[in-house]
Amino acid sequence: MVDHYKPKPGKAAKAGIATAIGVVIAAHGRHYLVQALVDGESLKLHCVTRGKKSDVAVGDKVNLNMTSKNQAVIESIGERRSLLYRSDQYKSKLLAANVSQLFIVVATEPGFTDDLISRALVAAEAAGVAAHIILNKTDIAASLPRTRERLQAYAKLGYPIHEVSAMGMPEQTCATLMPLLENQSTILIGQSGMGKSSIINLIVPDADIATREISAALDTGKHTTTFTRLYEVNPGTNDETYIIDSPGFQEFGLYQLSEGMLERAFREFEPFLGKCKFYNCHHLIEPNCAVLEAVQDGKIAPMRHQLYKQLLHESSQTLY
Ligand SMILES: Nc1nc2c(ncn2[C@@H]2O[C@H](COP(=O)(O)OP(=O)(O)OP(=O)(O)O)[C@@H](O)[C@H]2O)c(=O)[nH]1
Ligand SMILES: [Zn+2]
Repeated sequence: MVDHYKPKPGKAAKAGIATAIGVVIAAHGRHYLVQALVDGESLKLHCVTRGKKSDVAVGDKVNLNMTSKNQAVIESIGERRSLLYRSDQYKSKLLAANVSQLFIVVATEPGFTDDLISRALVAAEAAGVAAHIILNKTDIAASLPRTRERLQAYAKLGYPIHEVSAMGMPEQTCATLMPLLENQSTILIGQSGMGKSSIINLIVPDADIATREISAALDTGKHTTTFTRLYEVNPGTNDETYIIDSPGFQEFGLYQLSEGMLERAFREFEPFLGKCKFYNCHHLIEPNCAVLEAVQDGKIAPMRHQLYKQLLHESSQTLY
């Protein structure tokens, strides 16, 4: 586990205080649960940060100073390969660090919204994280053709769609998903009822036990379903396959995105960027706007341009 991440020995180590490295598996307020290797043993440690800092996210690789057998202080955070934000009123807070791919779980039933799918895709693009769509409940044959058709819009943009049936065909579901997950840190998101928990339970058979351990350790009480948590798929091995379960459909925090980042997060805008009459075109109402022309010509889906306008508006409302 996290063996490629070798922290430099700090003052504490020189002073003889035991140090460890680990990965943050859950966060609750300023309390964190960290899976760490201590003298070759994989332990869950209850950790706090120094002072009022709380910029630690699930998935962070951290340097620890041990304060007791199962407690430690987070001294520093390893370099992040990616960072996703969640929205909290008109502010963005940290959702997860070091994610390498995002799986958006949708289903034949109940219905899902395109707005939320596209918001997740924008968050993934902006963070440099790959995005896949998982279509669950393919056993509900009556709604399958219509759902497939709706997802074509995303397939055309180049997002892979994988069909599974967590309850109907659990073995095939594992066989489809496991190779995609291997050595990746995957965050699963989905609207309520899409089958995200069913999928996680297939991949991480003792997910429920792990969740109970986490809520007991962090004393989250009944808030067990409202926090993000990370599972190691093959604990105790060198393999770094992580699944991150994010509660409900956490709306992604997109307020921190600049206009330039937003337009690039819509991958189908790319051929038209830089081709507008005005070099600083916002692609809203400007004359001779290449993006607006592409919408007119059916090269950009109106619902995607609508969301771009909405996100531009939302990011101008930020209350920092
Ligand atoms: N027919 C069918 N039902 C499924 C399948 N997968 C999950 N379900 C059912 O769909 C319902 C929702 O599944 P969950 O796994 O709880 O969904 P979730 O996305 O975690 O939902 P929340 O817990 O509300 O976030 C349950 O009644 C499951 O039994 C499937 O492949 N086929
Ligand atoms: Zn334009």
